[in-house]
Amino acid sequence: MSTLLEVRDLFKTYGTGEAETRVLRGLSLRLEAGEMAALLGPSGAGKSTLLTILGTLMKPTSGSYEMLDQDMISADDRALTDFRNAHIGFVFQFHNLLPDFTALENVIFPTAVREGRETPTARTRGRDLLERMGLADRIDFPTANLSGGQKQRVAVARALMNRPELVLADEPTGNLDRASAKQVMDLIGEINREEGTTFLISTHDEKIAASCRRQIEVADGVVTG
Ligand SMILES: Nc1ncnc2c1ncn2[C@@H]1O[C@H](COP(=O)(O)OP(=O)(O)OP(=O)(O)O)[C@@H](O)[C@H]1O
Repeated sequence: MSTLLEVRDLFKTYGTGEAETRVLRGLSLRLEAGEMAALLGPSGAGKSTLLTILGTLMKPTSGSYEMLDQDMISADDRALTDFRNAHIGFVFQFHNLLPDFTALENVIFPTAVREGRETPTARTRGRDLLERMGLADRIDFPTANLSGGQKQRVAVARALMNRPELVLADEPTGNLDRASAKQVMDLIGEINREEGTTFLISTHDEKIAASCRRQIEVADGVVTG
């Protein structure tokens, strides 16, 4: 196995003075390529903070972060945006789909906007992903008309569109019923096995955590297990 990313001795403090909150306090973590890991810990433990840092959307107060052998701390915003677009996919609980656009448009738009055009290859990849998400008959539906579980599966397809090495998911099944949550997790597992995509999934749900091969516990700002 090869190392996909490694953070060492991460600190993250929000605010100053009275409002200071020290969230990460020397957290270290390594993810190997192809892992499927659950991120666990009590509310406020810093799971979302860690995902935001790993997603290069925010820098830590101090500490090191390397992904694919590149230094994410010294990289400037422009380089990080390019890196993120090429290598990282995001699935959040509130998926930010464009309600008036179809499922397929939502999946291929980010790529099309970045590349300045919509290619037939992108359409094929988008359709294929939506079919694999069990949404073959919803491809051309505006997402406003889809159920919560269906929307979440569109968001998973969108995150996978560019074949990212890493997908960061923040409570991706938090608003779903048991059957929809299982469906989303089954599909994530399938993509992990077939495409070798690494997943890090924050969750409070023990069943979801148990369906991942590795469980990473965060408490008091460090990894405890
Ligand atoms: N932008 C911010 N400014 C100030 N404090 C923040 C900010 N973001 C998060 N925090 C605080 O940092 C702590 C960790 O928050 P975080 O969202 O990372 O936890 P979490 O483990 O994801 O929690 P949950 O399981 O409830 O989603 C919390 O105490 C939170 O209030």
